[in-house]
Order: sequence, then C-alpha cells, then structure tokens
Amino acid sequence: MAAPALARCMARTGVLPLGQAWGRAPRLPPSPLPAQRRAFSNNKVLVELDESAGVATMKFKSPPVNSLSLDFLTEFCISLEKLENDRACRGVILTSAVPKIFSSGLDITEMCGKSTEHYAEFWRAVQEMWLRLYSSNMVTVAAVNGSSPAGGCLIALTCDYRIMAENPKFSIGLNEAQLGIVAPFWFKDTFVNVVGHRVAESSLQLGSLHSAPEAHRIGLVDELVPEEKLKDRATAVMQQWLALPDHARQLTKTMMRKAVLDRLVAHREEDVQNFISFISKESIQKSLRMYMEMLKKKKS
Ligand SMILES: CCCCC/C=C\C/C=C\C=C\CC(=O)SCCNC(=O)CCNC(=O)[C@H](O)C(C)(C)COP(=O)(O)OP(=O)(O)OC[C@H]1O[C@@H](n2cnc3c(N)ncnc32)[C@H](O)[C@@H]1OP(=O)(O)O
Repeated sequence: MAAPALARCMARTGVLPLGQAWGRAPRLPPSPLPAQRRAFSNNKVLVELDESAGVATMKFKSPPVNSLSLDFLTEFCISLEKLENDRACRGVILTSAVPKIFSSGLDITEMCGKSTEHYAEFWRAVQEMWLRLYSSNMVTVAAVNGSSPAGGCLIALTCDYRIMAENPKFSIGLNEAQLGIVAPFWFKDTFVNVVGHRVAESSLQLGSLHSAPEAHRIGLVDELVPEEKLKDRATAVMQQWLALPDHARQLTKTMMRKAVLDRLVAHREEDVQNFISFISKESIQKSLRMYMEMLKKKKS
C-alpha cells in the first residue's frame, strides 16, 4: 500500500494496518544463519539490517531538516513495523542521514491552515509513531547526530538510550513553549520519565533547547561522544543491551512504560480532539505563522 493510502487508513482506524502494536509475542534470538546484511528504503527512511548482529539502523533522510510530516511518520511506522516483525532484528539504532540535523520535529506546515480532517489524520500519525516506538520490543538507541528540537527530541526520548554528538552547534529539547504551543501530556510524560519532574518542569515552561553538554548534565542524553565516534559507540551500547536475554529486558521495559502508554491509549481520541481545538485557534495559527516567518528571516 502506498504511503498516502496507508495514511488514510491510519486516519480512519487510528492504527497502521500492518499488525498490532500491542501484546506481541516476545522476540526470539536470530537464527544462526551466515552473516548477512540487508537494506530497504522508502522516500523518508533508509534501513540497513545487519542480520548477524541482529541490529538495524534507521536513517532519517528527509532533507532539508527531517521534519516529521505525515508522509515521514507513515513511512517511519512502516519501517519500524517491518523490523518489529523480523526475527532477525533485536535492536534498532535511530540516526539521521541529513548532516547536522537529527530531526526538526513536527512539520509545522502540517499544522498550519489545514482542515480539521487533516489535523486529525496528522495527529493520529504522530500518536502512532510514539506508541510503536515507546512500546517496541526491540532495543532502541538514538544516535543524535544533529539538532533535535521538539518532536525530534521526542523521538530520542522515546528510545531506550541516547548518545549525542559533541558539537557546539547542536541543541535538543522540547521547545514547544517558544512556538506558543504546549507539549502534549504524553510528550511531557516521556520527558519526565527520562529527566525527572523538576528538570522537565522548568525545561518545558521555558521551552529550553539545551546544548549537548547541558543535555548530558540534566540527563536528557545518556552520553556524549565526538561526532566521528557516534556510530561505533551506538553499536557498542547496542551489543551491551543485547547481551541480556530478550524476554527479561522486554518485560522490564513494559513494566516501566506501561502506565504512560496506557494513558494515551485510553485517551487517544480525546487527545486528537484536544489537538484539533488547540491548533485551530486563530491565536495559535498566528504564532505558528510568525515562527515560520522567523525561521525564514533568520536565513536572509
Ligand atoms: C492544552 C492542550 C494542549 C494540546 C496540545 C496539542 C498539541 C501541541 C502541538 C504540537 C506539538 C508540536 C511539537 C513540534 O515538534 S513543533 C516543531 C518544532 N520545531 C522547531 O521549532 C524547529 C524549527 N527549526 C529550526 O530550529 C531549524 O530549522 C533547525 C535548527 C532544525 C535547522 O536549522 P537550519 O539553519 O539548518 O535550517 P533552516 O534554514 O532553519 O530550515 C530549512 C528549511 O526547513 C524549514 N523548517 C525547519 N523546521 C521546520 C519544521 N519543524 N517544519 C517545517 N519546516 C521546517 C525552514 O522553514 C526552512 O524552509 P525554507 O525557508 O528553506 O523554505
């Protein structure tokens, strides 16, 4: 099914028609076949699977800034679902193929001047991405090789472990307040689970974008490495996590994340309606338009 058709299906049903994000059987170790590498790609995400290691790398490739458009979100979910159902894959490293940018967050143009139906479709896709990634049975490691505001930061927070490249130009954080919008409760819950309530409270209210050292200091990222070592370090961390039996790790992950996941699952439609009423307000539309203009002016 093509991405737009899948997106329509997600809009109707609220889920991808590929399988279930819930109640999956525990993953089994990969079969002892000869070492093999596979790659598949769509317009937005490049996936390389090293079957001998049981590890895939998902590279975001949606220039200029890997914004999370409806197409991107749909293709991201399709790629993740494929890996989730692949017995040869036990872990996934998320990174970017676009220099200097991990992801610029939700595509603001999807939230400006569109119909109610479009907002509903878009928001269900954002929810789906988070539900699938946060509940993934695989080990998920974010190799943050560029700036990562808002929804980009959410992707990193949703992983099991975050490694960021030490580059003074890169920043990361949930900066929604700077755009005049409010981070949804499940963005906030994910953030609190990583950095704790006090840090999350001030960072969210200020819409802070943290430099890499600051992000490390507050626990937003687990470690910093020189850019050229990021890939190797992500692979080493992955090996460490995969050394444990899958079932024990998966059950522990579920135990730690269940309450936060259940909260969105129980209030999914209400959350869509909240998003629509919030984003449709003229004052919010004006803030978003001004923010986009500011981004453009910054260039000239
Ligand atoms: C009480 C009820 C509550 C209910 C709440 C419900 C919902 C809340 C709603 C939404 C939540 C949203 C979360 C988000 O993710 S919002 C997105 C936030 N993102 C940002 O703030 C990032 C903005 N971008 C940047 O800071 C820079 O672009 C960046 C540092 C990423 C890269 O800088 P660089 O200098 O390399 O590139 P630019 O020249 O700035 O950008 C190139 C090009 O891309 C366009 N662009 C950038 N970011 C986005 C984006 N997020 N969406 C769409 N387009 C983007 C930018 O405008 C340039 O375009 P052009 O000028 O070349 O046409």
